[in-house]
Amino acid sequence: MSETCNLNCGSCSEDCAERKADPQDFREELHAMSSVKKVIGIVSGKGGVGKSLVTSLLAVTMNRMGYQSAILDADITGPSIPKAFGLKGKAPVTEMGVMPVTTKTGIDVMSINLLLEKETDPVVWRGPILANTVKQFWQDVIWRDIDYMFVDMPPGTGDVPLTVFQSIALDGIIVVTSPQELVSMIVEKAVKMAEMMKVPILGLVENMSYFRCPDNGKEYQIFGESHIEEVAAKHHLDVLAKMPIDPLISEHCDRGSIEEYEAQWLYPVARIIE
Ligand SMILES: Nc1ncnc2c1ncn2[C@@H]1O[C@H](COP(=O)(O)OP(=O)(O)OP(=O)(O)O)[C@@H](O)[C@H]1O
Repeated sequence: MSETCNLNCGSCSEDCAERKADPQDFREELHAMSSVKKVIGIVSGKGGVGKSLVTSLLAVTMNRMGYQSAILDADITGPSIPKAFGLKGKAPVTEMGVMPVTTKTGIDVMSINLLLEKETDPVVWRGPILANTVKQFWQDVIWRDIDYMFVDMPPGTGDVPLTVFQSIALDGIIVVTSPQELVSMIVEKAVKMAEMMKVPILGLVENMSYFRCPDNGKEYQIFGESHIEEVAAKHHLDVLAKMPIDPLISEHCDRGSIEEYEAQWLYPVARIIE
């Protein structure tokens, strides 16, 4: 350490042992015509736990509350957002940039399936190209007057989600888990990643938490006992919602009518984001 050290590494060029690594800012600029007030990333430890569903329903809930919401589908290899909203058209490409596709109730969406020739074409791209595509969704799409953007993050904590984390200016993240996962490990990884990126975790949402029998009203924990409360307490996080298994959800996702589904559990989450 230099004798004149004032503990402010930003104003000093000495390469001493005490030097704190300068967190580099890799965040990309939005398109000049875009305006997005708040960006929330939805993450999960693995695929299939309902990350895209929670992303879709949060955008729907915010939209119902009178906000202009948007979804950036960063899950390039498993883009399920357009199907849930029944979006078939292609995103218009203009000289100024790419326009998102708007759903029936007015949510702006960008997803790789809105650009591919055939939505059934598999995306077999390597990590850097996947990450670059997401950057383009952020930079080259014209996101007009968006109050809340929800980013359906690539699953896991590998190279692609890390790059997405670094390039998009997230205001917070929500971690989606399901009871049968190794919740403790997944949450720990998400917490570490969020700390590295200096993005606050807003809380946890447990999906497929229970099933309420329509015949007797009893709740059954189909995927086993939930440990979400203990895990959340260990990391000083809140459990924002516990969503049941509801066959109506999959029906709406398959029919492309997710905007008609009333997810009452997500209103408290929406109020935290607000
Ligand atoms: N609570 C639920 N009740 C009934 N079906 C559900 C529920 N949550 C999710 N599903 C169904 O499970 C499937 C997977 O959900 P979803 O696509 O949201 O998962 P994901 O975590 O985003 O997966 P991936 O990362 O692989 O895209 C969907 O078809 C959805 O209809």
